Amino acid sequence: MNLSTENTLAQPVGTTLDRYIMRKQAEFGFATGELSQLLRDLALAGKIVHRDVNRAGLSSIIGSMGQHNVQGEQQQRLDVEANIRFIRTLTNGGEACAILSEEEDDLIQTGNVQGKYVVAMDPLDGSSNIDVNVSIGTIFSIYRRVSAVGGPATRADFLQGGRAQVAAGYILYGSSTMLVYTTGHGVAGFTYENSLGEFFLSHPRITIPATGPVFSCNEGHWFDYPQYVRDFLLQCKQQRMSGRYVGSLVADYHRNLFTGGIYLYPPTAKNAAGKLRLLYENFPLAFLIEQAGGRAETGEGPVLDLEPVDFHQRSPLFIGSPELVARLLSETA
Ligand SMILES: O=P(O)(O)OC[C@H]1O[C@](O)(COP(=O)(O)O)[C@@H](O)[C@@H]1O
Ligand SMILES: [Mg+2]
Ligand SMILES: [Mg+2]
Repeated sequence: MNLSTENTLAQPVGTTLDRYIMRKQAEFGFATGELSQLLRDLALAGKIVHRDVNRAGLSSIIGSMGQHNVQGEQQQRLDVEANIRFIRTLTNGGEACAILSEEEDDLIQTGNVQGKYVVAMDPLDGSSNIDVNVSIGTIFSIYRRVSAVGGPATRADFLQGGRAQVAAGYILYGSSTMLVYTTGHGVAGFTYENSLGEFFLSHPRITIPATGPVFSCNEGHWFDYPQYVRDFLLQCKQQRMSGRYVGSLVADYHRNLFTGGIYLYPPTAKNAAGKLRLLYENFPLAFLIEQAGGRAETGEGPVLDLEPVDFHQRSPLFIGSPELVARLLSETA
């Protein structure tokens, strides 16, 4: 029987994430498989959270926990549940020696002292959308530790700077669940196939269009925005661009990655440094966007050049199509 008949009869299911990671690992002669295993562990935790997100309305994991995290934000049950799932999976996986999470004040030493990597994560992004069935996500950033293997991780392992990330990505729990990541060699996207319980390669080389029709920001903060941001947004409207804002960073970012566009979270009266967190929101998304041909800026320079000093520090974020970010920055001049 010839191949095309075979393929018609039994349509190939595609490349699984596992197989893709193995293939990529083989490309890097020095790779030892630990980073590959860590990526697989993140995908496994993502599958579990995908399951829980999908049936959230039927279970007890909706609603608030009635407590606040280190940023003073009300924690949702699913924030805490996702946090536990990722910490447990990464601890059992053995490759991450420590974790920094949005939902925890300080580092979590996993006990995997032989582990060579540390993970900074936003276990559940878009918390305000959890109970209303709007797309939410998980964001992660991976560094090779600088502290001695065999001992506990240190602050320095997490404060190496955005350009020291060895991998970064996100999982989007939307109409379909997708995992998108980079190890510094381009950006690839995988779609989750429920019935087979596998992520399959669906977007081998993601690049962002140079410009696009969309601007995304919370205009409810209009009166708090710096003048240059207001001027830029007025221009977008005069050009009849479309305003799109889901209110989940991962979802807004993911849309703009494919359509072209710009996401803005400027400094506001409430948060002079913006709302979004540098280590587990802005750094990983900036690494991805630069790998996809886009730009990520703070208004005072590239996000990836910012010196991190604190685990939960915030920074402004202007991210997306390079021509739109350049136009925004031209307003600051
Ligand atoms: O309600 P605002 O001010 O528009 O903020 C929305 C932004 O805050 C976030 O929810 C912050 O992330 P968390 O949900 O992980 O805390 C982003 O996902 C989103 O883009
Ligand atoms: Mg977030
Ligand atoms: Mg979060």
